Amino acid sequence: MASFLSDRSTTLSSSGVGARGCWIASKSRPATNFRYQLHSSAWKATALSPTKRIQREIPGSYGLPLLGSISDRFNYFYFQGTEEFFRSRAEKYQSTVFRVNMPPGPPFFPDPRVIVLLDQQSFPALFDVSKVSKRDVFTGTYKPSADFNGGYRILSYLDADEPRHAQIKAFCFDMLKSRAKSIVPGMDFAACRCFDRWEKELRAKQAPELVSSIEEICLAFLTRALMDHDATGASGLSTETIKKWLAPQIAPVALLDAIPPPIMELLHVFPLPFAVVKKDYEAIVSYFSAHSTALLDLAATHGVPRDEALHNLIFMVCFNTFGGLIRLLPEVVQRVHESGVAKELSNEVAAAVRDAGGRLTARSIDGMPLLHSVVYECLRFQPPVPFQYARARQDMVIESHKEAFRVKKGEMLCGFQPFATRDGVVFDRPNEFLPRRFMGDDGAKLLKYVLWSNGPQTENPSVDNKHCAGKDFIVLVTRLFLAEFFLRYESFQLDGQSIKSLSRRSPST
Ligand code: HEM
Ligand SMILES: CCCCC[C@@H](/C=C/C=C\CCCCCCCC(=O)O)OO
Repeated sequence: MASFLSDRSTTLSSSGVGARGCWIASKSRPATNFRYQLHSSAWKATALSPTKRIQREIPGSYGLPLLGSISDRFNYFYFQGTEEFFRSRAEKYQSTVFRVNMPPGPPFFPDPRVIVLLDQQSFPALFDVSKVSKRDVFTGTYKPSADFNGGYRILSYLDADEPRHAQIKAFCFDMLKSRAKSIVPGMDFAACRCFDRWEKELRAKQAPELVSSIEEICLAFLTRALMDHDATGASGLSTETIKKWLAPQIAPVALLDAIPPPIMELLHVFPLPFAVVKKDYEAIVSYFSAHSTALLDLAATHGVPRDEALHNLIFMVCFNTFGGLIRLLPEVVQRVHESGVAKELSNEVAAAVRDAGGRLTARSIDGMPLLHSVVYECLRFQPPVPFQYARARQDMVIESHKEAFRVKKGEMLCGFQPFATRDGVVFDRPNEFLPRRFMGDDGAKLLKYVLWSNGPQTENPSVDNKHCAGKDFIVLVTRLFLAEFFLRYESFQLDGQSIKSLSRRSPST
């Protein structure tokens, strides 16, 4: 039988953008030599089979009450890092399902015990809302105080069976639909303005900074596209204000670059009070109150009271969308740079736009198969949100590729996604970034294993599930961002987090 951990030597020599730049990305995302893969393709014969026998209890241990969680947390963040943390345990237990403590920890975050899921067979258990509850598990084993959200339990924290869930999610879908026509012009405005600035800076022998530029693009794009206003202008809102509000909400599970470990450890056991960002949130509320009348009217048609809708809207735009995009887009730029597909992408974008009459539209994007594949491969290779949590509603059975395990009602499941999306049973050369992986009929068959949105890429979010409401929006926006870039440039050079050079396409090509 093939070794459980075999075939994990193929690595892409790359560096994770998150590890070096964006504050919000954690150092726990490994910078080089990704080895997330646990299974080789030799497992294909036995894996994904319908039923297996329950032969043993779920392996792993939580250790002594306080000490076990401290030891696991230190290994997760500092001594081993996330990849080795999970990989070494999977090897020790010979299982992709096992028990361990996840951050944050006691005394102020009381229960860190989870059952980890690391393969494509077990991971979808997290999506079956008939068997698992997603109530208050959006950020993990803890939930930030509702003070960060105007006192409301926001949509992302609601279980699918809570009545408000369907109302607010329907509002979210409707908002995206009602603003569909503004998405392309919104990105065009924000991206082109930024590209003009980059060129000016390069002419002045300065090196434009990638991550902060992308943050600026995202905020300008989102507020233009959704509210017909540019928050990055005067009387607006700064990206720093939004990031300050986001930080304490994810600090319990993140490794923030700028913070020394002893202080960070405090954040992993003690929630920062809302008071530290109260002023920032007030600025955000004031901005959205002034610019979201039409969207709040729309929310009212779904039965969502205005004030609750306002705080949900802020969360959708600033946490879900802005927070997600500023993790995703720098990573995308880095991957495209390293994989050497810039010129081909640029040719593909230019040809499709020419064929569609010379304008970049949502429809012209359809004729860009390499671009589509590259975006999916980015989302597979480094899912922007690495973990998803869910609590068993009832006693249930979870299958890994080789075994079945009994899970008790109330136990917490934690899927660590990069292992599942680098599962060698379903993906060839899973640790390599292959720009063409999702092209053609065979590529399309792999999309069901792309899980970044808390569900398979081939399925749709609905008011009855917990699949990300922005799934299609994010894929479109990422394509649009790249298409804008490659319509103007045919190649680029990065120097760490800075843009070293940009070469424009000649207008005739
Ligand atoms: C790169 C960007 C994004 C990423 C990586 C992302 C990822 C996710 C993930 C992993 C979840 C599931 C969390 C859980 O385990 O419960 C989720 C849920 C959610 N996302 Fe996103 N998302 C992104 C953008 C968006 C956008 C653009 C919107 C809407 C405008 C959005 C709205 C939501 C909502 C409302 C939920 C909760 C769904 C529900 O309650 O049924 N997200 N997202
Ligand atoms: C700031 C992150 C924004 C993502 C928005 C997206 C989904 C969020 C889901 C859960 C929030 C978890 C926060 C991620 C912390 C990552 C820490 C790490 O890397 O180890 O919204 O739908």
